[in-house]
Amino acid sequence: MDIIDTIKDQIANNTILLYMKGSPNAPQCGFSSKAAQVVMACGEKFAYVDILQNPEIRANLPKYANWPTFPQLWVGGELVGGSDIMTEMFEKGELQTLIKEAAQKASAE
Ligand SMILES: N[C@@H](CCC(=O)N[C@@H](CS)C(=O)NCC(=O)O)C(=O)O
Repeated sequence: MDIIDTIKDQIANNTILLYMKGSPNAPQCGFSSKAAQVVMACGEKFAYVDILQNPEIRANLPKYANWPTFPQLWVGGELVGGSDIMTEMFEKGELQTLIKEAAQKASAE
């Protein structure tokens, strides 16, 4: 499968998806660590892709997403943003709402 199709599949098949360096329990970058903490604090199950284990995704996702860096949070097929945006939204309570609503919608489907 083409790498862009793989990325599209991952985004379509995982309602809450974090592209990050390392894993939520063993993040390999401060930005990814913060992002994983914030998503975990929202209390819903989420998927992640370790881009350090997937160099092709690391190379191609920024172009596809039009977002240059990692982490990247995707919810309901849409890019939310990186660590700064996620943290800002979390502090306002917006990320919790977005994630909870997306999880509810997915479980009703
Ligand atoms: N301000 C960004 C910081 C993220 C960032 O600068 N990430 C860098 C270092 S981890 C990155 O992804 N560089 C490209 C790469 O390593 O492929 C955010 O809010 O997420």
